[in-house]
Amino acid sequence: MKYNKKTLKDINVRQKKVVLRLDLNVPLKDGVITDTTRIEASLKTLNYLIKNKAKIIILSHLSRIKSVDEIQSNKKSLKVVAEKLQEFLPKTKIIFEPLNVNPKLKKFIENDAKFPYASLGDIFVNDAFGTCHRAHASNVGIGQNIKESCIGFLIQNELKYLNKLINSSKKPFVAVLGGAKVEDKVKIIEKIAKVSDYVIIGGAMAYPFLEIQGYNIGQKLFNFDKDVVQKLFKKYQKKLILPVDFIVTDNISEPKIVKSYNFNAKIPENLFGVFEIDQFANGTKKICKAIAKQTKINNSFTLIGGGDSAAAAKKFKCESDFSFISTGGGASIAFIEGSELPVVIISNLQILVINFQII
Ligand SMILES: Nc1ncnc2c1ncn2[C@@H]1O[C@H](COP(=O)(O)OP(=O)(O)O)[C@@H](O)[C@H]1O
Ligand SMILES: O=C(OP(=O)(O)O)[C@H](O)COP(=O)(O)O
Repeated sequence: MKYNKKTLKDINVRQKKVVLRLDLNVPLKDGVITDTTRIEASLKTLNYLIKNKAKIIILSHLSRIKSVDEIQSNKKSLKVVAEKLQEFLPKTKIIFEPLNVNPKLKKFIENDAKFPYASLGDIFVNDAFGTCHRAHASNVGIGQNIKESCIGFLIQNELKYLNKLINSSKKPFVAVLGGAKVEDKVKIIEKIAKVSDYVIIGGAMAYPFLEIQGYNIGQKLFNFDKDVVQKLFKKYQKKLILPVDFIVTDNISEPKIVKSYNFNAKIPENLFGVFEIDQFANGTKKICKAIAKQTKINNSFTLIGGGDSAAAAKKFKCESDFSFISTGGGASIAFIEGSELPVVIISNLQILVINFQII
């Protein structure tokens, strides 16, 4: 990928006001953080800025917010992330500023693309790899409206490993696609299929392919174009590996089978998908372990990416067995299929500000 951005070391950040875009969109369960990979991966840049006595204003999104109330009621507020960050950086004072206290920022949540954040600092550092496939105000617009901008150490590291992956000549190249963000991924599946020898598809990602084969998949997470999926299925039938056993359940947290496709009344043992719930975790665990094992036995380059996928690798205690854990799911897929990441364009997401000062 062409990437001509300056990096952190090309810029003098000493005692400057730095606006730092991070992806602190961590997995949450009942308002509690279940995995800190994205926070920890951001520490290198933060520590460098702190060492250089920069005043840092961190911008991030958290989850997909439907109303400001979700932030104000702390259900999906970065307050919890600020508290966790404070534990990692005990000597630094972290102030959390919710959006509603700053009228300029509140306006932005209502989707004002004019973008006030650039005025918050002298320098913009983008280190939110997980959002690099999005063209948002907070990762792109800001860079166009501020004196100087660069990428941080996290993105630099991601690009290093992803380049290593796509430049590897080792075969077969196997992609495993899962997760819930079907809309994003279905669009690029063809490109992934072109560059891969096999594409294993599970989780909600498999639904479109199961439905076109006549299975009842229950409630859909995303309305897809059946013709497009049908064409993909036909064209890449030899490369696509789809689930043979799956169930439709009425309640995901207390699953009871409504329909089972393995012709058995029990919940199949190796379902691949909602790994956070024990009854569904085994398939994801086995796939995770099988890939990680390839790093050692075949000297394969193995990469797992995404906020939730990284959490799965940690949950199954195989994170250190992968060659690299990427903080971006959609972003790493976009990179692998050859998209130029739009780290230079504008947004509509909610932004919270963590005002971060040196004492
Ligand atoms: N069949 C399914 N139905 C509903 N949710 C699913 C299913 N399969 C996986 N998921 C959920 O998808 C989430 C991960 O999706 P996604 O955000 O696309 O991945 P990542 O964060 O790793 O990029 C997990 O929390 C998982 O529980
Ligand atoms: O979690 C993220 O992406 P991922 O699930 O593809 O890894 C990023 O924070 C982007 O979030 P978004 O997909 O809600 O824009």
